This record gives sequence, structure tokens and C-alpha cells, in this order.
Amino acid sequence: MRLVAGVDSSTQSTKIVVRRAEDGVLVRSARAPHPEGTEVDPEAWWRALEEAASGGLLEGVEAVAVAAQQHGMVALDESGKVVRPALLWNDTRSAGAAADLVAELGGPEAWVRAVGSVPVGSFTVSKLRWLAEHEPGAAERTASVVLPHDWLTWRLTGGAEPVTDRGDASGTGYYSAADGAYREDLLRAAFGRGLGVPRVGAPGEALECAPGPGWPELRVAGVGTGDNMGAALGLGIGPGDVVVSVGTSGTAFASVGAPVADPSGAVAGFADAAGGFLPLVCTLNAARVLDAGAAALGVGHARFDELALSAPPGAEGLVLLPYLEGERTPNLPEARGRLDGVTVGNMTPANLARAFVEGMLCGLADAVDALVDNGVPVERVLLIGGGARSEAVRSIAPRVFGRPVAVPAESQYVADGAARQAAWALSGAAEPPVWGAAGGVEVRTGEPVPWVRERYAEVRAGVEGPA
Ligand SMILES: Nc1ncnc2c1ncn2[C@@H]1O[C@H](COP(=O)(O)OP(=O)(O)O)[C@@H](O)[C@H]1O
Ligand SMILES: O=C(CO)[C@@H](O)[C@H](O)COP(=O)(O)O
Repeated sequence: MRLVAGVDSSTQSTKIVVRRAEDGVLVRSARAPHPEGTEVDPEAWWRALEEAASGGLLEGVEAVAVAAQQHGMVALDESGKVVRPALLWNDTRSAGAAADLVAELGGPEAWVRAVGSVPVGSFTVSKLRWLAEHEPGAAERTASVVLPHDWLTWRLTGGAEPVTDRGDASGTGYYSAADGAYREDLLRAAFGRGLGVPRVGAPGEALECAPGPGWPELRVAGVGTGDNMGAALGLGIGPGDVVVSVGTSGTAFASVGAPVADPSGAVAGFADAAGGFLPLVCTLNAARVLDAGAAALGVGHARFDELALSAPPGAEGLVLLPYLEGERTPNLPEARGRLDGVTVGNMTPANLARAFVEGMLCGLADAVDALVDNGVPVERVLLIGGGARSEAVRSIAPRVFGRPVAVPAESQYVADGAARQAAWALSGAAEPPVWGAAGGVEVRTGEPVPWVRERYAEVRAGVEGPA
């Protein structure tokens, strides 16, 4: 039996799965939390990885790959030292820089032609512009820029050549997924001068790994990828599958054979981790909306679900616009959440919980619609991420989406995808290994409630202003 490990270093935590290379059977797993906040010292991710790997988790493991939160700016000096805490995908201070970059290149269409996506504050290119403008001292010391998964892979490979993959590179704003090439001119225009960037490794490529005290047998690392690309690989999605992930971010994405170009900016034209493309819509407000709703009501997740499910659809007129952390899609970084339709009678705990769940899901239903509008076929919606553990989310999602929702058996799909990539690298084969599904898929159905989405759209329009 040969063992491989997959690491998911996402916003809130690190999860590691150890699986059998030949058939993907789960052997063991562990997790460790990340610090709060939208800027984080990368050392904290390394410590979380070490903590999750402690106690012999990686004993006997020969290969590893890391899938991590996308876009984060890890700025390094000449000697490879981190210059300042990494600015994460959900840090909105770079929203103005993104708007400037869009205008400077000639508008959204020019960006879509150049790199397949219109940058927002989340993208690395916007964060580099922000750094150049606001922290000239740190910018001066910066010699190269890598992404969270690149940095972790670089550490695991003992500080050898920094390597990334086309999936995560496509979220920088200075790499074109369609052309398979960096646009260093755009990086230079954003930052004011050139910077070192990691080599883009091939999907399935094997990097030499450095054994460490917690991973004595490790000898191969995959090139890694972004967390959404990792989930696509872990789920083994095919044509017609759209994944909706309810994590810190809400995402809707599909693996397709040709790049998608959306000048509205809603759909990002990313690459996937297996040689294809991953059109993706991302919201800033998903599982944490549920966390905030439960905390406001002074209950845990289970009771919050009971409350939400005891209220009627539409929460007797209460509508939550869930922009608690500002929003990325639609691009409203300064927006805040809004509770609309409050009356003397309807502000019950049950209606409040229902409005929080429905509002969050309406944002994700809009994300699925944006994929459809861009020609992505949707035959099956798969619901994953920490928030998909919520019974209320599972029951209400088919009603809000207006279509059945498949809930795959609980698994760490991002880490699973990274493990599959590690097994691919270890095998030296041309294609990733075919692993059986982690478990069954439960299909949830429900009477559609289009009027809930219509009310939500009215409230959203009030914040967006005239089109
Ligand atoms: N049963 C549940 N109901 C609602 N939310 C949940 C539940 N279990 C976990 N969560 C939430 O899911 C989030 C973590 O999901 P995860 O996909 O691991 O996030 P990330 O990958 O962004 O770190 C947390 O905000 C957590 O509170
Ligand atoms: O920015 C994006 C996608 O473009 C986010 O999806 C991040 O990749 C963070 O993911 P989670 O931690 O929420 O899984």
C-alpha cells in the first residue's frame, strides 16, 4: 500500500487527508485552525500544516500536494523572506486599485481579452498595485510574489525553485489561462516594475520533496493548485456538473474544455488543475453569514437550522442582503448587509434564521445563473463546503435554486483533490488516477420559490443602483 497526502490550506483552516494512492481509500485525516483576519503571516499556515501533520499523520506518506485559498499576495524579498503579512482574497482594501487597473487597460473587455477575467480587489494583481501605492518600503523590498499554495509547496520542497500551477496562476490577473502564459507586462504595469514569479508546472508534474521530521518518507510533491480547482479534482466532476461551495467564500464553478470570457466580470475565466478550464463565480459571503446569524440569535448551528426550517419560505417578508463583508459578485466592496421588510410581526428568531439562509443562497443562485448566462451547462448542482453541513442549507437550496441539489457524502474535497494530484505525480502517468467516489450522493429536491429570489433581486437592485 502506497500513501499520499492532500493538504487544503483554505481561509479558516488547514485540513490534511491521507489516502491510498492506488484506489483513494481514506486512511486518516486531521485539521488545524488558521488565525482570523484578512492579512496573515504565511508562517501561520506552515504552523497549522505542522500541527495537523503532528502525531504521525504523514508516516509512510510518499507524495503530497497542496491546494490553498486563491489569490493571496505573498511578497518575498531577495532572500525569500516574507516582506509583510499576506493579503488574502477577502481583503477588500485593494478594490480601488482594481478599479484603477481596469480603467488603465481600457475597460473590462480588455482584461478579459488579456487574461480571461476582470480583476477585482481579490486578485493578486490588485493587491500588488495597492502595495506599490500604500507601502513603498515593503514594495521596495519585494523581489518576487507567490500564492499561498506556491509558498507552502516551496517550503515542502525545501526552498527549491518556486513552482505554481495554471489553475492558481489564473487567479493572479497576470496569467492568461487561455494562452498558458504570464502577462508580465500587466504585472509590471500594476507594480511599477517587474517581479519574480513561480514557474508554472504541468498538471501531474512531480517535484522533488524534502523529508521533514513530521514526514520522514516524503519524496514527491505535486505542483498544487487553488482550493476550488482542488475541489473539482477531488469530486471528479464531469460535463454538466456545477459545484456550489459554501465555505468562507461562496463559489459556483464547473470544469469545461474551453475558456469562458465574461466582460461583466461576474464569471472569472480560471484554469482547472487537469488541463481544462474552471469558470467560477465567487461571493465574499457564505458560511460566515450562517455563523453570524446563529451568533446573533445566540444559538448553535443545529438550533439555527431548526429555526430556519420552522419558518415559511420568504420568512414572512424578511429579506437579508448578505453583504456582511462587502461583496465581490456583484462588485460592491463597500456594501454592508441589509435586512429588508421588517414589520412589527415578522422579526421572529425563526424568520431571521430563514432570511439569513435564503439571502446567502440567493447570492449563490445568482452565481449559478451567471455561469448559465455564459454558456456553462448545468445538469447537476453539487453542494460542498463547511456550510453544506447545515440541514437548513441542504433543504432550502433546491427551493431557492429551483432545481434538485446533489449533496455528496461528507469529505474534504479540496484536500481530496490535492491527494489525487499527489497520487498522479507519484504515478508518473499522463492522467490522474481514477478513484471511486468517496461515498454516495444524496439528491435533495423541493418546491421552487421563485418569488423569494424576486424579492431578493428587488432589495439587491436598491443597493446596486440603476444598471
Ligand atoms: N453545520 C454547520 N452549519 C453551518 N455552517 C457550518 C457548519 N459546520 C461548519 N460550518 C461553517 O463552515 C465554515 C468552514 O467551512 P470551510 O469550507 O472549511 O471553509 P474554508 O475552506 O473557507 O476555510 C465555517 O464558517 C463554519 O462555521
Ligand atoms: O477567491 C476565491 C475564489 O476566486 C475563494 O474561493 C478563495 O479561494 C477562498 O476559498 P475558501 O477558503 O472560501 O474555500
